[in-house]
Amino acid sequence: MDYERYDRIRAVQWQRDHLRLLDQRLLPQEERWIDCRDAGQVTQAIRDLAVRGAPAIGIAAAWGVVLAAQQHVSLDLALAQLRSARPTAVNLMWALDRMKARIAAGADAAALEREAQAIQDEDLAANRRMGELGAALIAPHSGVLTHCNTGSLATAGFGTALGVIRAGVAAGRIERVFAGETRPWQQGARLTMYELVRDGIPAKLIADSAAAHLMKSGEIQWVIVGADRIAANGDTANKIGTYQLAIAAHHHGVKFMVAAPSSTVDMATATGEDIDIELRDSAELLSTAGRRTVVEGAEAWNPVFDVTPAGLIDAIVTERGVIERPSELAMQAMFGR
Ligand SMILES: CSC[C@@H](O)[C@@H](O)C(=O)COP(=O)(O)O
Repeated sequence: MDYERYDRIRAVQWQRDHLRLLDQRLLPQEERWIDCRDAGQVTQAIRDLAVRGAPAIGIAAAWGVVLAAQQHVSLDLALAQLRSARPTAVNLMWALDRMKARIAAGADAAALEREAQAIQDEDLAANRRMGELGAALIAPHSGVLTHCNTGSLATAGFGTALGVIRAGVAAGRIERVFAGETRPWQQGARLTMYELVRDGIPAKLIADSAAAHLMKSGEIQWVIVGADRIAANGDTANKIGTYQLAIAAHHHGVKFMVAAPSSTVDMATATGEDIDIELRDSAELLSTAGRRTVVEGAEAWNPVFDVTPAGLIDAIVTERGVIERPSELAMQAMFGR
């Protein structure tokens, strides 16, 4: 696999005394970098979606802890602040727990810097492994649909679901790629299409509402998505709209794959019912690109994740291996209790 050809974006860049983030609110129109100089600025960047995607926010948060350690400010405060930035993606809590354990073991700023770097490096390696494992499940000449953005922008690099797609295209197994626009924040339209075009991977954007029609056409054999939290029974929280894709895929005999690193697996959460679903400002729905598009006085409900039941998932792919038709037993066998 030619990683140089398919994966050149690094959206989270540590600069020794500050964290540089590619501002995902502005893409694809503008490639602007922001510099976070303390844990508070990292928290704000996560909350405002300047950095987003479950693995990427975990990595950014780990660097936020390093900044706090370098500046000799309260680490407990920094950990609590960063943890509160967003509720659903467990990678955030997982990365902070890892940093907290190092702090408890007496790590200084330099040791914490090594830990954050390890979290980042391990994520890239996990994504590459998931790419191989996921692509191997896909028959030659297949078409796929993905949702949200799960690529280099959402991770340390290469991506989860988009990594599987990159590997599948490189291996000649995937011939058609479709991306749903992912209303309201348009991660698919703005970010996934940006990555695919940069890679030179032919892909077509669809309106979210075109997904069932696409499945009926026979053009796609797999829906491939990432995850923000996978519960102990395999129920999976991911970007809003994923659940309805899984239902439509089931109806049409299209297979459904979840690709996520083991840092997204939360064995302490029994089922999807127990996952906290982030509700964001209704302004994200009532406006487009900062311009109000809905009549003044209208209200909106804006949950940004939903839960796909394990029963609708054909395969969960992590760097540890593939679980086909996930169950609590199979999850326990791979991830422990
Ligand atoms: C590797 S990314 C997997 C998920 O984090 C992704 O699909 C997603 O839902 C991201 O949501 P976002 O709100 O953009 O952070």
